Amino acid sequence: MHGTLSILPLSVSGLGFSAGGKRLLHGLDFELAAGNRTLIMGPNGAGKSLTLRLCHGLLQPTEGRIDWRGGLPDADKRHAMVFQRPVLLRRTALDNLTHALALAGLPRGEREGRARQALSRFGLDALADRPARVLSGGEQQRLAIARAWARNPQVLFLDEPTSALDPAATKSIETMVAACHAEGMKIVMTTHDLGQARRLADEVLFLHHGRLLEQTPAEEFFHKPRTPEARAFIRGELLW
Ligand SMILES: Nc1ncnc2c1ncn2[C@@H]1O[C@H](COP(=O)(O)OP(=O)(O)OP(=O)(O)O)[C@@H](O)[C@H]1O
Repeated sequence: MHGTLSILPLSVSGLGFSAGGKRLLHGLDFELAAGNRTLIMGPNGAGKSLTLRLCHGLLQPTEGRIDWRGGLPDADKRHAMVFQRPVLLRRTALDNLTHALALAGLPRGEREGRARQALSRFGLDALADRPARVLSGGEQQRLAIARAWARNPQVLFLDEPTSALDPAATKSIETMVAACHAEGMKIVMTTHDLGQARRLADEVLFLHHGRLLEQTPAEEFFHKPRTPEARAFIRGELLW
């Protein structure tokens, strides 16, 4: 659970990833600070999801380094990730949360209370006893964010969390992300929805063909992108 020491900044240097004989990410260098919302943008196949998965520790880099501040030993327990399609157990919504809290090492006696607090925090109390797998896509994603929140992470990674959702469900997810940010969580999120990035981003990491072309404050990225590729992306032109 939340400690007093911040695991940020996250320093990424020379990050590369190869698979199947192909280099998919090339020498990424960036630092992620506490507090702001970082949106990772770029066309399909740019390497956004890979970058997020590497930072969260789901994949190991084939080159370079990913260092949480000062190499804090239990930093891995302090970041959580939400996927495009939530992975939920064939159990009730409440059980999905208590199970995640068990894995996170919360003492048994505290799990149900914390799980109910998370559901309540996001207005999801009514879902508690429903089987998670039969919830709507929007409800499942809201549950996945509540589950991540319950662990009180310092950093919340979100990989295209709304790309399978309609506008109303998208809005509720964006509201939840805003709430997490307002509580002090660092948000790192991928999207290729420009409207969403304009609504949420404080800074943008722009990837293209596995390379980091920009790390730019959002205001500047949308009004004065530094690279021709980012200019074309913002104009909605096709990039390949
Ligand atoms: N484990 C893997 N093995 C081989 N290739 C992979 C692997 N994971 C990703 N790729 C390839 O790496 C490239 C980048 O993938 P990634 O999912 O990071 O892109 P993305 O920017 O998130 O794209 P999208 O917007 O389509 O989700 C793609 O060409 C993808 O097919």
